[in-house]
Amino acid sequence: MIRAHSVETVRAAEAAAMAQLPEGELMSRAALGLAEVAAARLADTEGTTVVGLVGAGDNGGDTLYAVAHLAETGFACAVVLVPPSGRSGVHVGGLESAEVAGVMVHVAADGAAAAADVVAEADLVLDGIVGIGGRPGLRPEAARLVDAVDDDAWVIAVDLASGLDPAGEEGEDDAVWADETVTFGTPKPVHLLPAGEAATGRLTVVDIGVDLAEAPAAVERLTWDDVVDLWPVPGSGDDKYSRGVLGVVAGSEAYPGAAVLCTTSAAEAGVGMLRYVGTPTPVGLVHQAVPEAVVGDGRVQAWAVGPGLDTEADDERSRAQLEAARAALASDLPVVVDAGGLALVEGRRTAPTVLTPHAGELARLLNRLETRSAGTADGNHGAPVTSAGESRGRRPVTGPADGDEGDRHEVTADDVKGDPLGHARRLVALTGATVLLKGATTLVVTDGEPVRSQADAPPWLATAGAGDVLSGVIGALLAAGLTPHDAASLGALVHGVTADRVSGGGPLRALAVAHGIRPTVRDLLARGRSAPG
Ligand SMILES: NC(=O)C1=CN([C@@H]2O[C@H](COP(=O)(O)OP(=O)(O)OC[C@H]3O[C@@H](n4cnc5c(N)ncnc54)[C@H](O)[C@@H]3O)[C@@H](O)[C@H]2O)[C@@H](O)CC1
Ligand SMILES: Nc1ncnc2c1ncn2[C@@H]1O[C@H](COP(=O)(O)OP(=O)(O)O)[C@@H](O)[C@H]1O
Ligand SMILES: [K+]
Repeated sequence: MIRAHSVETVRAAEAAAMAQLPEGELMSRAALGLAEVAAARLADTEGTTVVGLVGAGDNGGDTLYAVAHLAETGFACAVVLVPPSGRSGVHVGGLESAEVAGVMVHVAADGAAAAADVVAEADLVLDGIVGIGGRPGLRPEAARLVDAVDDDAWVIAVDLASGLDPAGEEGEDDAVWADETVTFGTPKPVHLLPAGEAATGRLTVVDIGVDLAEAPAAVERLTWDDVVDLWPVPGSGDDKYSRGVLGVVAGSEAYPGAAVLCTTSAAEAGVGMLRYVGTPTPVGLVHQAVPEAVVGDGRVQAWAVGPGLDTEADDERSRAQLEAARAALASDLPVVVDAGGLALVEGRRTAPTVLTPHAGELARLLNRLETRSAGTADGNHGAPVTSAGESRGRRPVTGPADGDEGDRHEVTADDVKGDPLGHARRLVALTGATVLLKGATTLVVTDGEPVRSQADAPPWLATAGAGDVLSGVIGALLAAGLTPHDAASLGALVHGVTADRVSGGGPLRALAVAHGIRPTVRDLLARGRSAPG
């Protein structure tokens, strides 16, 4: 598991470590680790010239000492001091060290064009403008220097790409776009969250001797090694019922294929038994594709509700299927709810629940539930309203009939994409459920747990039916007794890794992903069993 810690946790741990160490020791370790990574990248790319962009804080200090090391190693090195006050604004010891090592020192404020020319020459750029003390965005003088970086240069962000929000909550377009980030001690939330992940590039963690093993993580990411610990492996005493029965209410006359995708992936994930509830066309398809599935309602340990469900259909068989979906939601069993099933969610369930919307579905769900919650005077739906207007860029909509809700805003899919974590948290607050928000980086948010963030899939997975496959895997894991948080994040990991294998760099089909689940789980389990320790 990769664990990222908040800025406050990092500062507390660093302060504790510094109290035991000579002054400057942590920065010295950080700078040495950074210089080693930079030297390795220069060797890989046959680069010879280095420029450090140096801001006013300790991030600039790390950069100055690292550039000094690189100059001593024989690289042609320069730094550009970004603070408006020039030399007087930067880390004194670091600047002295760089000058002693023969590093050329330029002050951005003295000659913007000259400084930009120096930057444009560099094979490797160290971005030391700001680190964990930075506010989102770049000042114009810093932005001009960043713009001057050659497209072929290797850009290493020191600790984090300057301009990003270290907490990863606020998105920011005006930031350094790094090929690699060298961070110290532990990843920070921004490295793993959608707001910062793309600008972070490759993430390299340098050990500076700060102990965060016991510190609470703000964001976690499951890795391949976690599969062997979390995946439900049957024992000799198990039978199909003890392993977990999953009920699937999915597919419809309009979208029959979703039933096949969802049941296939649940079967591939190794569920003990499958029950399927649907209308005649998907029932026929499921019979053929997943002969082990039992058609009809019955006792189950968990439900997967919603893929391909047609909530508008009004014939007798469809009404019966929708009734089964509502009964599953009203039950005290774990449920994963996707696609059409999300339209049936009315607020809080007391049993374990995973909601798996994409951005558009999350926006619709928030609008519906927040309107309902705000319009319910006695709060019967049990869903607290999160503070209206807390998210950026929300458009006002007309309030309910009594007209006292004029400050509520309609959430759009773009709003959700602009602040995925904030909107996922809003749905968690409204429903108490685990919310899995799909995307290139999939977020799993549960009240009281560190956010899980999985980015295992190639963009080829953005294809119709891929979400139906994910529901089947998560359903199988819920039926086996995993918590919603583990089932959702482990499901996302295995789904993404499978997509990557199946794609092999080319197009993939959702059904191929479903059929890839079984060999992927087998290989991940075998890998975990053979790993040392
Ligand atoms: N705390 C520690 O023990 C260690 C810290 N280290 C380094 O220290 C960094 C944190 O240092 P600081 O707390 O000094 O903070 P930063 O170096 O991140 O920057 C703070 C300074 O930048 C200015 N600033 C903030 N946002 C800005 C923006 N958007 N544009 C321009 N200027 C901006 C602030 O006014 C302040 O002067 C870490 O990221 C890491 O690189 C490492 O040396 C390892 C040890
Ligand atoms: N750019 C991307 N890179 C990687 N995975 C993606 C990307 N965009 C979407 N995905 C993944 O593809 C799947 C799409 O699911 P969904 O939108 O529900 O499709 P459908 O409803 O057609 O089944 C999700 O697992 C999502 O996380
Ligand atoms: K930086």
